[in-house]
Amino acid sequence: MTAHSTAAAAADRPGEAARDLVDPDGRDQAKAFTGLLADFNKAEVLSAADLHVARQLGSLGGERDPRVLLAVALTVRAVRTGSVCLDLRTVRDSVLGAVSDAAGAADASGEPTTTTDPARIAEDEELARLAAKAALDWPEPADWIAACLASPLVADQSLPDDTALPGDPALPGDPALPGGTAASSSAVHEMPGTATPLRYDGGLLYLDRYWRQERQVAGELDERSAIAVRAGTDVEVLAAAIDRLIDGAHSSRQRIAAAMAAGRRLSVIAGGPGTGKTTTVAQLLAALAAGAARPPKVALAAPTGKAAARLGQAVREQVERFPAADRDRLGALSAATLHRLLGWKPGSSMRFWQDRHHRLPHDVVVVDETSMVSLTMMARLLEALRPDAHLVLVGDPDQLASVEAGAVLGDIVARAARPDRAHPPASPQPATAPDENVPAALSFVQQLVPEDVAALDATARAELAGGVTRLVHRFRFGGAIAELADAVRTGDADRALDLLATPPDRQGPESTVEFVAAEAVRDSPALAGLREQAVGAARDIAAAALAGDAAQALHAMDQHRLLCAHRAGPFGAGYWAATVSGWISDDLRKRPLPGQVAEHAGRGLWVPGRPLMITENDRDLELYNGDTGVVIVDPAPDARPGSVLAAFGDPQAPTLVRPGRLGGVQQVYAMTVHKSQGSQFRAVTIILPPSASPLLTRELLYTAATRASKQVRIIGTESAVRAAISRPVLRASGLRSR
Ligand SMILES: Nc1ncnc2c1ncn2[C@@H]1O[C@H](COP(=O)(O)OP(=O)(O)OP(=O)(O)O)[C@@H](O)[C@H]1O
Repeated sequence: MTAHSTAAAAADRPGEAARDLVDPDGRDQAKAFTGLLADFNKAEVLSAADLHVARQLGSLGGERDPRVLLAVALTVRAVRTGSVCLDLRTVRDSVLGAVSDAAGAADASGEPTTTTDPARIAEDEELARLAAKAALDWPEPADWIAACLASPLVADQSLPDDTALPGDPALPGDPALPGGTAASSSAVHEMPGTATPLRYDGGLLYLDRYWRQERQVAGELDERSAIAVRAGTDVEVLAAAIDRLIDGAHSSRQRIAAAMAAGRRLSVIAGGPGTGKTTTVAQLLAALAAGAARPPKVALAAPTGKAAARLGQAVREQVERFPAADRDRLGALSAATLHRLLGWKPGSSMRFWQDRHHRLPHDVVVVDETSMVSLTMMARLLEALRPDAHLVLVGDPDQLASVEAGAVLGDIVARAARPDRAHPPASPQPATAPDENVPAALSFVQQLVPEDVAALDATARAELAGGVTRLVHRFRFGGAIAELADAVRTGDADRALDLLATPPDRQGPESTVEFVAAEAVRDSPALAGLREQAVGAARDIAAAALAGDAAQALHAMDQHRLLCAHRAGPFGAGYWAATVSGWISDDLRKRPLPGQVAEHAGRGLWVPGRPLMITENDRDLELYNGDTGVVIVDPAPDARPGSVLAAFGDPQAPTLVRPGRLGGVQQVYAMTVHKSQGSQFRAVTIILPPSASPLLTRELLYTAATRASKQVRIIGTESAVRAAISRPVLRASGLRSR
């Protein structure tokens, strides 16, 4: 890859590979730099690619001020690490925040220092890196901002501006970036206000592309917030359908969510695992179908193949429980990935056939696992919806946000509750007397389900006025895991550690949580529990795989998963996958399974029972990066002896693929927490990195713990648990304040 294309790629596709803060491949390229930018590169704040983008833009725009170029490079870095923009006033603190967090957490833990402990050695190395960042010469914010505003590279959006509300320019590349096809010096010089590569807006610095997307998304969210009932809907019939279809105990908020989805073209169903989100989706679709002259044309979608498969399956199971008339009205429902729904254009990662000129035909679009949706994808989805379509976003705003830039679900939820947007009354209104001061959304829902609205507290009413219904009752995944998740979510490290210290046999029958001290990370006696579980699960998978039983092998795959925050290094998924793989090979050598025969030997990846993960999207097969599967013996009666297949997806309807047909695929004895999003396992083991690791955050621990339904085991230090819980992800974005 050339320096030029590296630069463009890093800013344009800030994928997971860029999450590790260091950029070893770019070190040589970065040697060409001197001064402020080079210092930030040496301290591992900026990658070589960040520097190259800054230099390219600087030379296109005639900008030489190192403070401005630093701001440009930090804005590229911000996008690469998940933010939409850069806050020059706080960037120093957010880069350095981990120093004090980590030191504080280490002090609070009172753990003895031992130089032979790999966790502590890695922790010390991480602290040394952070100290180098602290020693950098950060510009003073007021001067820095003034320098940026004086730069030809930056348009000040607080000044009067004749720019029409922009869509993302329909170009295959980014005009703001050197790799974009429209990049040229004239873009900077001749079109001020429309092609300036950076924008300063609301105290935040943006790359033009992300500024446009954020403005577009904010504008479309606002347009969709007015009350709008589908044509042909009889509100009384709809209210009766909600009463009839959603009548169980603890279903009050589900009824509210259904009413909101009917009355607003954008509604959000937010809730943790097992709070009834998918059930609500099925219920609201049935209610909408019953309340309208014509059943709606429905699209179910999710950001990943695995999440789409789970959504489709869960909704179908729920629909099966409805009376025949409701089932018939809904017809066949299946879910697809967002990429497939929008129709991916060949050769382009984020351009789709369905756009503002070719709108989706659906009346109702439901998106599950919305926390994983990036700002760019949300912009594409919103522009492709028909103006009168109803969008229902479903997800858990406390989970890790998308790998790409943006934390859209969290932003939409925070935005909804802003007092200046909704003006909800402070106390509940009488059920039968909708108040003139009650916001329209609330008042519409009140009309349909008055008692349910009357029972809401002030916070829930405020969110509801902004179109968000938060489901709070846990129907599934309760017990110790739910308590741990709550403690993590609310930042209560003491409670989390108390729970983790409670013996599993005193935690109740629903689920258990367990803590293994990190001093023993490589100490086999303390890892005995993990080893036994990993080997046991692998034997079950292999036994089913050898019998050619795809359903059972896929089911066994979901029994246990090892999760890591890092991809590489001593706490990374790579190291742990190799460790677990060694344990399993050792066991199978000593205790071979029936059918485990020589013809499978020497086949590399293609050994029955080998767990697989897709690493490259394959649209034809509908297999997407992060989807997991397993190698099985080909069960066909006429199959050649020793021939195998790869099984993916829903155990009830697996996708079976010949090995040669698969592109990017690897074995998956351990995976990153990011990759595990949208999946659920019976048990998970979480390897925590040292407390100074910038990847260790509250959302990461919450997401990892909530992947399990029955058992969570955390391997790490107490200081790492405290650091994670004390450090919510801070993704810069202007969406919540727009
Ligand atoms: N009102 C209700 N009364 C009783 N059981 C319910 C109710 N709503 C949902 N359930 C049950 O609770 C369980 C969890 O529901 P559901 O799968 O809809 O939750 P979810 O939030 O989508 O979970 P996940 O986090 O797995 O996606 C299911 O078994 C469902 O049948």
